[in-house]
Amino acid sequence: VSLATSIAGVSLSSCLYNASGPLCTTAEELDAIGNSEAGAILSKSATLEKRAGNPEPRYFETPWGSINSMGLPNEGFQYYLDYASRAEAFAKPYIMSISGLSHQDNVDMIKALAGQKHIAAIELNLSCPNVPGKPQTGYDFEQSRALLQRVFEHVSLPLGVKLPPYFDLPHFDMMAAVLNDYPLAFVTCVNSIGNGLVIDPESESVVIKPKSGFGGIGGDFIKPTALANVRKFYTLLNKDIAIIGCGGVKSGLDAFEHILCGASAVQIGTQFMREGTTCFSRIARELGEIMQQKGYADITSFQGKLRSLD
Ligand SMILES: CC(C)(C)CCc1c(C(=O)O)[nH]c(=O)[nH]c1=O
Repeated sequence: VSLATSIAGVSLSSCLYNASGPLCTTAEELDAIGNSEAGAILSKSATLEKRAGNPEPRYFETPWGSINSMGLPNEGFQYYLDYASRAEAFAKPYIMSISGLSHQDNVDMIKALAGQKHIAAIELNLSCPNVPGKPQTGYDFEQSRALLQRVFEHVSLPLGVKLPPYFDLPHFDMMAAVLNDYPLAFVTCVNSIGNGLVIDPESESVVIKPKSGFGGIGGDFIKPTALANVRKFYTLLNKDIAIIGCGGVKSGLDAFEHILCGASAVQIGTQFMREGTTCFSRIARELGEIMQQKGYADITSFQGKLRSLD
């Protein structure tokens, strides 16, 4: 069986790779992904300048998932651009995630990426902050349109967006109406579920320091939301916009479910943070076994073929 797939002409040896965020901030971490069975290398969302991020503890794991309020710690845009030539050593695509602190920063970074031949694609993080006090860009449909309008005036590389999870069905329609107006290579569904709260009843305290303990939720807990977002956008978006699944993937079966909902590739975040790079070879093996048992030769044999009960 083959796990190979291609997104906007970018060919991935495996449809499994890392989610932006965990263990992809330094060159050493990115090299470890390059040396693993991950089908691509995706960097931590970059801002123009290097950032220390929020005070620790800013990440915490529970049996059902993770909570984080990292605050965009990263080495800065130029570092991840410079890494691109180093990524050439690995026979897999290098994808840069960007999350500017303003729309202008996003445009400036995208202009600087023009013609960069060692970068396979850009993942624009729409959970990027916008005007303080206003919703994040991904939850402000006019701001999303305004940003994509400016981005597509300057972008030359394949570009996709990382979407926050949506919950109210009209929101899917409203966001799909924006996304379908632009030649996106992909959308990645989903980012963490925002502003959850995990507490320790023994110490009667929150578990992370920033934002009074509020943080993005990842892991097992968010899989139903992630699958719903993958499925909904798969049915609503132009067929030339690939869906990348992200959220609650810790086994081959979880990856199989995302692909059944319509994902062309699957990202692994919380489980990668827990297990390290062995998760890519383990989940790929498990997915291959499931496909073998079911008689599927490749991803497209079952991609998007989720059955309804009517
Ligand atoms: C939440 C933001 C800091 C605005 C963006 C970066 C980010 C972070 C982070 O760096 O805190 N964590 C997530 O789970 N998703 C994200 O997109």
